[in-house]
Formats: sequence, C-alpha cells, structure tokens
Amino acid sequence: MVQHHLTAEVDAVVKQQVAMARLGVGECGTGWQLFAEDGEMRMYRREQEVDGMVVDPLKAVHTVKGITGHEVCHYFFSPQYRYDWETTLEHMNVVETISEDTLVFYQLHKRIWPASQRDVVFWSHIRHLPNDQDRDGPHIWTVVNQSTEHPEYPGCSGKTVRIYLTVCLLCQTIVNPPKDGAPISRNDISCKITYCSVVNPGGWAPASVLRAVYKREYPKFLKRFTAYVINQSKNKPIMF
Ligand SMILES: O=S(=O)(CCO)c1ccc(-c2ccc(C3CCCC3)c([C@@H]3C[C@@H]3c3ccccn3)c2)cc1
Repeated sequence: MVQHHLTAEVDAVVKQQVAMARLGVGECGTGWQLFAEDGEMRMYRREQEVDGMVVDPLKAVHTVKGITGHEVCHYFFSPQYRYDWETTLEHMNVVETISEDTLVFYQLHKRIWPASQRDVVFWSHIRHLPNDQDRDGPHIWTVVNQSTEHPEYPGCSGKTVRIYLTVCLLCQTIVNPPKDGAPISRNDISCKITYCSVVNPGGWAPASVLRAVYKREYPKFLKRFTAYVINQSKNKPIMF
C-alpha cells in the first residue's frame, strides 16, 4: 500500500506526544502552575512566549466515571459529533481522509473579542496502545491533532489569522470488576483523561487577552466535552 506523505510524521508525532502526556505534571520539569480545578479536573499551564506571543502549554488531567477511553477518543475524533461539543466552532470540514484513523480538518473558530477570528488546518489521528501496566487490561486510547499545511487552505486569506496547534488526548480506562462476578456495568468503569495542548495564536494578540481566553475557555471545553460523552454513551453498550 502506497504510504501517504504524512504517515511518517503522524507516527513520530503521536509517539512523542503520548510519551509527553504520560509524564505527570511533577515529572516534566517545574513550571507547571495549577490554574483551574473542578472536582476531579485539574488544569495546569506553563507561561511560555514565542516571538512575543503567548503559547502557554496546557495540561489537564481528569477522571470521569462511567465511560471508557475508547468512547472519549471516538467522540473527540469523529467529525459528525464535533459541532455538538465544540462551541467555539463557526465552521468545520474534513479536507482529506488519509485513512480511517487519520483525517485532515479545516476549522474556523468564532471570533473571541478582542482577538481577530482564527482558523486552523490539522491532521487528526486516533490510535489504541496496549496497556503496559496491565497486559490484559483495556487498551489506552489517544487522539493527536497537529497543525499541517494544505494547498486548498493557504494560511494567508487575510480575513482570518491562522493558528498552529498540537493537541494530545490520552485516555486510560479503569475497570473495578464487581465482587459477585456480575457483568461489568458503567458503574464499574472510569476513564483517566490527560489533555495536552499548545496553541500558537498566529498573529499577535495581547498576552493578557489570550491568557484570559485560555483560562475561561479550556475548563469550559473539557467539562462540556466529557459531559457530552457521558450523555451520548449512557444508554449504549460499553465500547472497550
Ligand atoms: O482540542 S482541539 O483540537 C478540538 C477540536 O476543535 C482544539 C482546541 C482548541 C482550539 C483553539 C483554537 C483557537 C483558540 C483561540 C486562540 C486565539 C483566539 C481563539 C483557542 C483558545 C484557547 C481557547 C479555546 C480553548 C478551548 C476551546 C476553544 N477555545 C483554542 C482549537 C482546537
């Protein structure tokens, strides 16, 4: 089978991002500051600027009852659900289907005053990995989104600012089998979610504005997305 020109990049970036996501906030160096907490959700960021632009890396950890890593990644990756949970989207389309587990998206995000409107082109890859702590446990699932170029969407349309991002959603399913040997139900499962993201906002925007947008939008996004997966999954068979 002829390899797509992105196949090698996808494999390298996914491996690198999964390794990073697996590092706790303690391990991958100091500098992670907790900026939002809500129940089991903890959001950390590192203050980082590139050419005077805020690109603060973000790492969120969350544990959600009643859903699996496969379900979380399925609803995050699949385009048909995106408008249901991504509230900052004005337009989204699949530019290219590289394979059933690798898509290229174009997204136009709603303008977040006072920043100008942003758009992004990224490849998105979904993969499951053997659980190296528990060989016969459920697999780890991940989705990695990485900005990419595409001839149909040159980044210089003038109206909008092109952003660059790397996102890794890493999910580990935890099963607590019922004592009496009953079949596993949604009360016996939970999902440990790690969400890492670095967004380069493209054109300049005031650091204070961007940090306020991140502080407000990321916790909202993760809570809304996980609530969506719970609601979509609750009356369906468990996807391990
Ligand atoms: O995880 S994903 O791949 C899910 C697929 O959609 C993803 C997440 C976030 C973004 C994103 C794009 C633009 C902007 C800003 C930058 C300056 C002005 C707009 C933001 C800011 C951080 C705030 C934000 C955070 C979370 C959700 C939406 N908004 C985020 C894009 C994709």
